[in-house]
Amino acid sequence: MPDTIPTELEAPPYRLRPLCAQDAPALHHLVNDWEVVRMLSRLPFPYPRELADSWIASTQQIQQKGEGYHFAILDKDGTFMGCIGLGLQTTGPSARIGMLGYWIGRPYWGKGIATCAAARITSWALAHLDISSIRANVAADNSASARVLERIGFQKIATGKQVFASRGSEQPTLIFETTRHMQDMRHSSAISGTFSAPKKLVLVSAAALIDAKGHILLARRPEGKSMAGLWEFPGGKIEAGETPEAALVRELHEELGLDMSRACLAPFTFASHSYPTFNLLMPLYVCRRWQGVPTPREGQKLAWVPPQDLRKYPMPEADLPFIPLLQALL
Ligand SMILES: Nc1nc2c([nH]c(=O)n2[C@@H]2O[C@H](COP(=O)(O)OP(=O)(O)OP(=O)(O)O)[C@@H](O)[C@H]2O)c(=O)[nH]1
Ligand SMILES: [Mg+2]
Repeated sequence: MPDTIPTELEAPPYRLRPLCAQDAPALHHLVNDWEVVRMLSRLPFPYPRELADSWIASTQQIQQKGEGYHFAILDKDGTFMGCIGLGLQTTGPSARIGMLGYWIGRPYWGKGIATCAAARITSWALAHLDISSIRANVAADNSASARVLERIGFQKIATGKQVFASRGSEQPTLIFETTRHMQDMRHSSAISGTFSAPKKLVLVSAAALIDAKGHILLARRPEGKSMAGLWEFPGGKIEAGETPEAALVRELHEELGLDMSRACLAPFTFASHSYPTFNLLMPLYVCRRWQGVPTPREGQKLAWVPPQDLRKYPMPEADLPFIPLLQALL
């Protein structure tokens, strides 16, 4: 399940909101168009009016079960322009990916609406769902859709074949994928314009807060930060002139509202990891005593996790060696 079910996602100047029964007439009017349906593998042509009702009802059930999220794409006046959705697919014992799909009604083509909506869903899904990547299948002759995906940081990873109901035949497809890393690279290259500068060493102090039951506090990086959606140990960057301990006392106050003294922080281990855009050096402290109740002050989700469950929470790569060490400690 996601950590929050969206009632609405802003995608300025558009809005995305879960589909509702009242959308059926507009949805049917726009989707019952050969030029739209021929690009969507599972939809028949002509598209029966009742199918709009049953499809919308099924998306509501899918969302309740936490198996997918389907939205109407609306303009600022609430006009229905198309649909976008993300279905969850299990690819391994605890591995899941999101499958992205969308269509825009023909009167609204060529305005960048799909790009805007798909970028918004991608950012939301990677930040809130336990998925490792998002994929999209497009018909090989759907170059407009392929361009949308490339523009928002997807890369072609394979080709395939799929039966397209409307065309009554198997068609070649292109399979696109994006990951948190790819999205972070896209955003950092948009800022710096180049990766050729030497990688910076980033110093970060982090803490494993351990409660009386031996559970460890993890925080989920919020949407908008790099590696959004991954679970981490609270903490943050060490500022100029700060000791790692002082930085951690400050960060735990800023992020969680906790008061603690440096004396409560026991050095445990450290991570040294090379990310694509920076090198990370991160001491990890263990802490069992603090004042206050950890409260998310930066929109992050918190979880107290038994050591044996740590692997169920997707974490930044640098943190992976911490898991067996903490399990052995506890
Ligand atoms: N706090 C924290 N950061 C981690 C962990 N693992 C890991 O790779 N990092 C990376 O260390 C970097 C610094 O973390 P941060 O974003 O918390 O820094 P900060 O609190 O000062 O936030 P800000 O720079 O947005 O103000 C990020 O790139 C983050 O992804 C971890 O377990 N805890
Ligand atoms: Mg932080």
